[in-house]
Amino acid sequence: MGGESELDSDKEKSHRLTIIQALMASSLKKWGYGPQVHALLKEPLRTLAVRIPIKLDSGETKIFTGFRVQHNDAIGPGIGGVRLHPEVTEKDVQAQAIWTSLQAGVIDIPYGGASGAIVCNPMELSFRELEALSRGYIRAIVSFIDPTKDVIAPDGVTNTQIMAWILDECSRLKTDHSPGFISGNPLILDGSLGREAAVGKGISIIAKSAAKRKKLPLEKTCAIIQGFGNVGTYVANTLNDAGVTIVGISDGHGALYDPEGLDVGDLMDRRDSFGMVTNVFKKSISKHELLAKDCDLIVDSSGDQKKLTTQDVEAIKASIFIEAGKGKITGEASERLHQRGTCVIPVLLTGAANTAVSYLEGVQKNIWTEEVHNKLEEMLERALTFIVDASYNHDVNMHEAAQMIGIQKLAVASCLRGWV
Ligand SMILES: NC(=O)c1ccc[n+]([C@@H]2O[C@H](COP(=O)([O-])OP(=O)(O)OC[C@H]3O[C@@H](n4cnc5c(N)ncnc54)[C@H](O)[C@@H]3O)[C@@H](O)[C@H]2O)c1
Repeated sequence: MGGESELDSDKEKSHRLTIIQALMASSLKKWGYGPQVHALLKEPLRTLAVRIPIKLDSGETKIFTGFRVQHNDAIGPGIGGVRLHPEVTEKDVQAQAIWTSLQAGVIDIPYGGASGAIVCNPMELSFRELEALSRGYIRAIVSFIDPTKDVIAPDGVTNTQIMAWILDECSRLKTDHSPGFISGNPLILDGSLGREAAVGKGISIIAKSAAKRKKLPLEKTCAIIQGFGNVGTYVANTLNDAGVTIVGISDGHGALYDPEGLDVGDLMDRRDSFGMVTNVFKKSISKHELLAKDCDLIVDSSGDQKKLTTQDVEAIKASIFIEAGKGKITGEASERLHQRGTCVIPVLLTGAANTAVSYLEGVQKNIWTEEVHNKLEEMLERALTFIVDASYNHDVNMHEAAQMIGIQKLAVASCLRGWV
């Protein structure tokens, strides 16, 4: 029994919610806030758990669990995704809602973080069952959401079809057409252009901006892209078009490096049905070997959950490292790279591009085209400036600086409102 509770306590300590709460405590302390502000902000203001009975195709009724969490509305309504996953828990959703608050703070939008989930394996559901579940979820939480309280965005496998069902069910229940609080809609239902590529586009914008700060002309910049999936191929293509030489790429199998530059288009064409390309080449190397190669810029957009090893960190020669996926780099690794003069772009900023596009879709009056990308560029460049300034002024690394910027306005607004 003792062993089990020790395991539980270890699990508790390593849970994302506990980690985010600890990061928040440290950021608030750096801004000079006392423990009461942390006590308020470390937990969401509202957590709703719902049961959703659905008639399966077999005729059986199955009861699913759903959640919607609103972290803090001191600045404005919540905004955040709905995740469909068989193992998602209430704490996971709370952690994500707080994380989205930090993202909203980083890109400076008048929203707080929210998040939702349905505990299910969408792969095991038929199209009709998935529709029934999406509609059932929204019926269960409808009194909890509103354009002035909570904007629902897509996340993971919540594609535009699911968002359209959610929008339709909401319009029926609320008897008005108010797409502003469902984002990620199909274009014809007031959706936004630019959503699919938001993260890749965001990373490309940030990469160019960081190169400019390092006084690296794009035509003389060499980049390595870890992970050659949706995000990685988009970034490789966009940077290549802007004049950057892509000297390395990697996928789940291995990596390729050519100091003269790789042919990105050719590599994309040669990917197999699993999205893999490095297995086609005899001269492929390991992901770790690739990280040690000469280059100016590394984008880590690999789809695995692995963090950089200590050896990777020591071997990196790039002066810019962009974290595109969650948890690619530990706090210690970020600090070490920072001490060595590497500009580390944290995932809190790169992932915020999705939240930014949801916000832009929510406030738009008409369907935008490239305007979304221009606004995104403006928001991300300004956010990067804030983070770089905070890093310099407070003598902290870029991860710590992003967390400080992410929480600052929420703390100020909560104090001004007299909540603490
Ligand atoms: N923050 C956000 O909003 C957001 C949005 C989209 C994607 N992402 C993140 O970006 C990353 C990439 O997303 P995606 O949509 O391109 O995924 P994807 O599945 O399309 O591509 C992942 C790529 O990584 C490769 N890969 C897997 N293991 C690897 C390894 N050990 N080394 C190198 N490459 C490896 C795969 O072969 C594939 O090429 C993920 O970490 C994802 O979480 C974040």
